[in-house]
Amino acid sequence: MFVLHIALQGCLRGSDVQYGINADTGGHIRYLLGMVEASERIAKAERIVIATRAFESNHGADYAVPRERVSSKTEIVRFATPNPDYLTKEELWSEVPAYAESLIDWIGAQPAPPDIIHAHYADAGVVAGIVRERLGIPYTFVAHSLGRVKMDAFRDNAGTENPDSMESLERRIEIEERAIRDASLIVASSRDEAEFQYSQYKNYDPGRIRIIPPGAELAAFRGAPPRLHVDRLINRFLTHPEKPALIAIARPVAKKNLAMLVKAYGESAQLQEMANLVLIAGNRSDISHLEPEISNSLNEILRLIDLYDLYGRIAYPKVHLPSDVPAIYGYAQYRRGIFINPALNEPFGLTLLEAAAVGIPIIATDSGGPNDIVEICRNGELVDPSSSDDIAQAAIRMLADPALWDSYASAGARAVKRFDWRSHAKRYLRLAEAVTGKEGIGIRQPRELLVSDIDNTLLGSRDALAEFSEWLAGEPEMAFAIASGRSFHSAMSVLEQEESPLPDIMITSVGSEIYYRAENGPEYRADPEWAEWIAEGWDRAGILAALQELPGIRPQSPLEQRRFKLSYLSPANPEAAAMIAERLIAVGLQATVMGSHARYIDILPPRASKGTAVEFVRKRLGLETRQVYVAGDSGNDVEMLRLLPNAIVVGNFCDQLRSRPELDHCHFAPRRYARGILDGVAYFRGAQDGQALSVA
Ligand SMILES: O=c1ccn([C@@H]2O[C@H](COP(=O)(O)OP(=O)(O)O[C@H]3O[C@H](CO)[C@@H](O)[C@H](O)[C@H]3O)[C@@H](O)[C@H]2O)c(=O)[nH]1
Ligand SMILES: O=P(O)(O)OC[C@H]1O[C@](O)(CO)[C@@H](O)[C@@H]1O
Repeated sequence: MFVLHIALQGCLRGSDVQYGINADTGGHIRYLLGMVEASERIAKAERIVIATRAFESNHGADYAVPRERVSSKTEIVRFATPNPDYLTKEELWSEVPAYAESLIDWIGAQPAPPDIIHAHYADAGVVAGIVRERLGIPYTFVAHSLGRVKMDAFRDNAGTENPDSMESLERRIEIEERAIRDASLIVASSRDEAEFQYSQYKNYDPGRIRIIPPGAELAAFRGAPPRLHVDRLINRFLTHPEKPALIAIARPVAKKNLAMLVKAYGESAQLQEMANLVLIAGNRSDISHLEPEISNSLNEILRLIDLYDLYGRIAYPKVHLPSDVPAIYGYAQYRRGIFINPALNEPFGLTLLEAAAVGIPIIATDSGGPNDIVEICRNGELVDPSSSDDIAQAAIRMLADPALWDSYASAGARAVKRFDWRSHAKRYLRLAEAVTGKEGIGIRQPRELLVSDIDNTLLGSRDALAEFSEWLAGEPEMAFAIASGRSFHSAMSVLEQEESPLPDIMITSVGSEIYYRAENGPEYRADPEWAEWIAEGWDRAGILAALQELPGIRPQSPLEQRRFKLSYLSPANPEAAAMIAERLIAVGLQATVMGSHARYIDILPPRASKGTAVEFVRKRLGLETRQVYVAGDSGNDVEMLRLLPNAIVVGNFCDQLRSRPELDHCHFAPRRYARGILDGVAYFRGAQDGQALSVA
């Protein structure tokens, strides 16, 4: 497979990238190079080309070189555009059409065209769109950062001036809409990005978005030791260099909100007593020669240092090499410091993975990707980036509590192994192959349908899943569906992570959403008729209001709240579901209320449940009930187990399913997890054969 990456911005080269040299040389380049390096080691990636823009500047001659060989498989090609100068991403738009023409000419001169284009950021999305229109090459899109989210972050933090003009942001959003609409598949880094950030766009289509988390360069960062020259770089600023260090590593742009961190530190004498502050904010020679956004940010930081008289307590080295970065984190780790990211919004946050890999706790903005990172890694705390006090208090708490520090540091170091470039590249290439039609998939008219819950039914035992997968591969006439309480993206992520066979049908968010896998492609399409049907009688706002004052319950995270699902937690009250149902009846509202695992509560439209969704799908597929098997383990599966005759309860069930009379017809499988599903299918098939025999 020939993969062409397009990334137009910043100072991109094959090695020694100077991150933070300007506003556009940052995470998207780290991401691209990490992904490419891992792809090189995968056989099916036969040729990799990174197409970027050639320019002349005082950043060096490398960026005007038309061809740079990176490895035997990979090269960087640079195309000039009418304006030969370095241009910021906001100035690049006018060069995009000419750039696309050069790229199309170049593709025409290749022995074979690329199989797929992977476009990084909106401007590359436009180029990929033009190429697709002219040459028919499909493209995948990774935004790295979305204009609408950036716009909202500045709107919500009125104190910080947005350096982008409204006009430029609006143009960017329009372009992103097109890139999102025409991409064969969109790659997101987190659930926040897939389910919240993209949902702000008109062309949002969850079935075309896949979460493939980026990697952390574990080998370089894991347990990185301090280095003498890095210690010197930092210590020359400090009166007490032995103190713990609060560190931030970020391009000094307004959105990264570094000034708020200086303010938090400057306002707290206690924090200054406990720790030094170390800011790694790009590289500079003369601040007055930098782009306005960067020089403004740096000047503001210098003003605050002076205002709070932080001399001797804050380090802000002028330059650092890319190879110094692991040891900078190592400096903080050695001193039991903390990594802080106070960005107004962080689309994902590679630095947070780097900090986790080195083994230091993090304090990060509660806006964007850090929500997912902290949930997965349990390596720190989220704060409101507009509150200097919130930031300072979190740091004081962590510094004062060695056990807390240890638990965050070790949890992060353990969990970050899940962020791996090799598995990112493998998953990307698998999807790219499906996009290009090399991996033909899709269901034929099935003769049977198997619907399984995910957690603790299909998943839970790797061995059982492997056995199940092998069995399913030998059942070409069986449509495979999952029915889960998880959202589409959460379900897809865990299935891909566990290497489960991909379902033909996904019934998600406890039956309130249904998706079908497209024939010959990896994307899924939501069922609009199901949405229309369950909308009847659903008063989401009314339910929210009715439950606002109810004691003993609290909402689950914002991502669990969907158009057709409201989810709560009731850790101390197993009767909460019944209490909610009573309250809703009392105020005349209709809903399906479901409790599971003695603490989760889902409230759905009256017509929605896993059971009604399975029935809807069964009828769509033209199957009879005896041709359908359903399998589950807990309270939120009862609706589908109750409604279908071939109902399987796996051996590891909970929520006292055996004592529920409506489940008397179920087969309680002897074996656990996915093996229990196999037991159940065999049982019902045997029973049907027996029946057929006795009729005969
Ligand atoms: O002075 C600096 C500043 C940054 N870095 C490195 O540059 C990268 C920055 O990446 P990230 O923290 O992810 O931020 P952005 O540069 O803003 O990257 C964009 O793209 C990333 C990849 O998609 C996303 O994770 C971000 O949220 C998005 O804003 C990291 O590896 C840093 O270590 C340096 O080496 N020196
Ligand atoms: O803040 P913005 O304008 O959304 O852009 C984020 C920037 O981060 C980057 O990843 C920097 O590398 C680029 O994608 C982009 O220049």
